Amino acid sequence: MQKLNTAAQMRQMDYTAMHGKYGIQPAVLMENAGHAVAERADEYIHGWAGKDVVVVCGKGNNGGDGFVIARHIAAAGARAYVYILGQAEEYSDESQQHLSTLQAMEDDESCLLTYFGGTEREWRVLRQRLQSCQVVVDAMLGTGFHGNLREPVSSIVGLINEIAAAGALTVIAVDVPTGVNSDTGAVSGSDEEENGPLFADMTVTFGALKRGLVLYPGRTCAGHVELDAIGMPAPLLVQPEEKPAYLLQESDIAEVLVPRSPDSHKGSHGTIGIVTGCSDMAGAALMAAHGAVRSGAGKVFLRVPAQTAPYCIGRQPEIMVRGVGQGEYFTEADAVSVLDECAAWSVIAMGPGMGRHEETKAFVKAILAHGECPVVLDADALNLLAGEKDFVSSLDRQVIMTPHLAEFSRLSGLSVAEIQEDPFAAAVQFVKEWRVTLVLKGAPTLVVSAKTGNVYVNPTGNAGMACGGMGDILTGMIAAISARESRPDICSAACAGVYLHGAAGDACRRQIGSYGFTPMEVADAVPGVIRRMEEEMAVPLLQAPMILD
Ligand SMILES: NC(=O)C1=CN([C@@H]2O[C@H](COP(=O)(O)OP(=O)(O)OC[C@H]3O[C@@H](n4cnc5c(N)ncnc54)[C@H](OP(=O)(O)O)[C@@H]3O)[C@@H](O)[C@H]2O)[C@H](O)CC1
Ligand SMILES: [K+]
Repeated sequence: MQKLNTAAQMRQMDYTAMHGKYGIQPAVLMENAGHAVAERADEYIHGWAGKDVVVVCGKGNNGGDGFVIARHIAAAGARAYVYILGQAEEYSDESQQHLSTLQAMEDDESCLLTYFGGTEREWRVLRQRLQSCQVVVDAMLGTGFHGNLREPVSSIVGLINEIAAAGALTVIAVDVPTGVNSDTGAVSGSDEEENGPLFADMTVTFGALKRGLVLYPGRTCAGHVELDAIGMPAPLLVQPEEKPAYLLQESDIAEVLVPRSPDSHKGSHGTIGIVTGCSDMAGAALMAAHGAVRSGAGKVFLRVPAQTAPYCIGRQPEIMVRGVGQGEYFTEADAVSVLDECAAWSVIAMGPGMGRHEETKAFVKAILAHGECPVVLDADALNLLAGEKDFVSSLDRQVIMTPHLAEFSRLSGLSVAEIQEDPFAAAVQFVKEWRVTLVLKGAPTLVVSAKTGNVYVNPTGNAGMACGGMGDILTGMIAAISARESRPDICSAACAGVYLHGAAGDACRRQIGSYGFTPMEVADAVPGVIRRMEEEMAVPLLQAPMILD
């Protein structure tokens, strides 16, 4: 798992590295940061030698990194045109140290410094340089950026974006693309007269991934992202921050989806009770059940209102369908017959296509109030439980809630805009109050642990999955994974379900097209993704090949 740090957490990490027991000199960290960019970008652009490069250095330490980069790329055979936006005395000690080294090189043709004052001539020359150079290094703003871009940075960003869009200028961002908020992924230029953020081909970031590099729209500005430790002491790279957040990685998921025991049987892999649907939304119920089947459930029972059953029975032989009660939707009286059998179930999932009848709310609460297996709640089950925080938080069972933004807004009482301002904070606060594991679906999806409050960001999935039914499939997937033989903890099951669901959608995007593939096709792609993961991760297959002769 990759730590996802805020700017404040990075400053704390820096402080501990420099002023705590490790005592690393600030100028050394800056040297390592600049060297990391030079080295990694060298590979990306296929060598600095012979290239003309513009390096734009802001007034802070991001700019200081730029001074180091200029020195290294000049040594690698590039010609560096260094534009300095601050006055020498404005810089931090470590930046000044690297600037004076650069100044000492000035008589060397490989490194030309310009203290940019924004005169007409300087703008003209900068434009010409950018048009004739092959690479530009964005060392203007990093984790110190806030608000909207101010001049001259704003116009320089606009100029770089304009020239890069028109031709062969490769943009390398230092730590964070200028104009991207490293905590939230929000970008500058919200009002039209402001220039937007810089769009990079590559970003080299330091110490830990920044949240803004994996959250939209900031994520779209970063291009190919590489993380460099810059010589930080190993404990600092891994120790959990306060209110930690992580980017899920395939290796984390492989630990959850361990291969089956060779002597396992269908009972080993869980009995999933999908209790959902109503007469005008039988499809959602079937898709949730199919998601469970495709994710390796041992047995899948689908319980729908009696009048919905004819539309579900026999549609998929693997799914055992029974009609409940008499009506088109669940009523409180129907709960008894489901409670009689769900004691034998490993997990229950409710919500897809369930409808929002008041009677159905009583049914959902009756099912939740009895029994102890984990429950996955999605869609209408969530809408029905809006305002029921005390009831849900008092349940003595594990609950996973999987709202999209609008459902989360109804549940939390926050507006969509308030949520989007800081999704991490909104999600963590919700989990504290409701005492559930939360899957906040979106781009990207966040999973928040009920136990620890840790936030896990899912990197998989794509816009082709933005259609009805994808959430129904995910509900069944999470239910099946939480009931696996390895009995993962509920948060790991949710993370694995979300990761797999997105990875299956990415497989559909590659094999079918950028959109137009169906939720059922995503479910059908799940076994193939698991197989690829087992092969790539070389996940040790538990069963030795049976050699019988
Ligand atoms: N361990 C590490 O990660 C290391 C990171 N390094 C680099 O340090 C930067 C963070 O440096 P910092 O000086 O804190 O901040 P920045 O350089 O990113 O930016 C500060 C300057 O930016 C100006 N600013 C802020 N907002 C705006 C805006 N909207 N428009 C224009 N200018 C803006 C700000 O000016 P103020 O007047 O607002 O103060 C500052 O001048 C990190 O990203 C890494 O690159 C270390 O080098 C090594 C260790
Ligand atoms: K930058």
